[in-house]
Amino acid sequence: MEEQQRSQHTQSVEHIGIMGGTFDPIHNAHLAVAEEVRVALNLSYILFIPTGQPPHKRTHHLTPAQHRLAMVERAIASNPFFACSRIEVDWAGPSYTTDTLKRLREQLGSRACFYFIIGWDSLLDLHKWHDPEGILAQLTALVAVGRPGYSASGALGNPFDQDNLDNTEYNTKLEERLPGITRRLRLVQAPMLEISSTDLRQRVAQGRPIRYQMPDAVTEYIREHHLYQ
Ligand SMILES: Nc1ncnc2c1ncn2[C@@H]1O[C@H](COP(=O)(O)OP(=O)(O)OP(=O)(O)O)[C@@H](O)[C@H]1O
Ligand SMILES: O=C(O)c1ccc[n+]([C@@H]2O[C@H](COP(=O)([O-])O)[C@@H](O)[C@H]2O)c1
Repeated sequence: MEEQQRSQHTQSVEHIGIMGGTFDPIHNAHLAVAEEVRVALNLSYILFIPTGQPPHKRTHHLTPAQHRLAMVERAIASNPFFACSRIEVDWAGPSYTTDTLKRLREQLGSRACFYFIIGWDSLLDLHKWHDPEGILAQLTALVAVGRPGYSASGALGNPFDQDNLDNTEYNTKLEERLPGITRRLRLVQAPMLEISSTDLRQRVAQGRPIRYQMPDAVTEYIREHHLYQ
């Protein structure tokens, strides 16, 4: 009986990949990275969390949250291992990741393990985020993926460029910025797709194609709602 209970307990642990982003708009690199991480780490599912008020993009013009959320919902609809959360969109204040993780824990309970997925570009700024130590403490892993264009020009370089994810030189430099980070960090080699939301917004404004860089349902949504014109 005890064994059975233990096995039920083990089975109910959920390993949840968290893909936070402004998603203005969501694109195929977000989706490909999320799927790669899900399979590589054998996660239960990926939770996409569009930001409400991104704390670091206050001066940017931002598409209203309901549109960014709707585009995420359309983009992930065909993948049963992808879900979307309104947790940040429904929150009145700035979307601090440390607070989002606390609220997610209240919603999902103690058996949820969180794996926060982050592009190498964002990882390099993590030490400047609100309460970065608190973020690390709430995660089972911080999962970094490479992003084309963020390489030797940056202060740290980019381990994904060299296909050598075990290079300890990066660990030392990352630890100097944020002590304790390497204990939580997992690097996953995901497809390197040179797609960015900034470029896609500019493409729409200039009448250039965006098809094949995002799911058709998102392209159609952008057209129907006259976004980014
Ligand atoms: N092409 C990409 N490859 C790997 N990771 C990416 C890529 N694009 C975005 N990400 C990661 O996805 C997360 C959410 O990104 P975000 O929604 O800001 O998209 P973006 O393309 O960077 O947008 P913008 O150009 O508006 O800054 C971040 O962790 C970011 O590093
Ligand atoms: O909590 C913070 O201080 C913080 C600062 C910058 C970014 N973030 C989160 O990082 C994720 C990716 O952000 P972005 O700008 O690449 O869309 C998204 O979930 C943001 O809410 C969080």
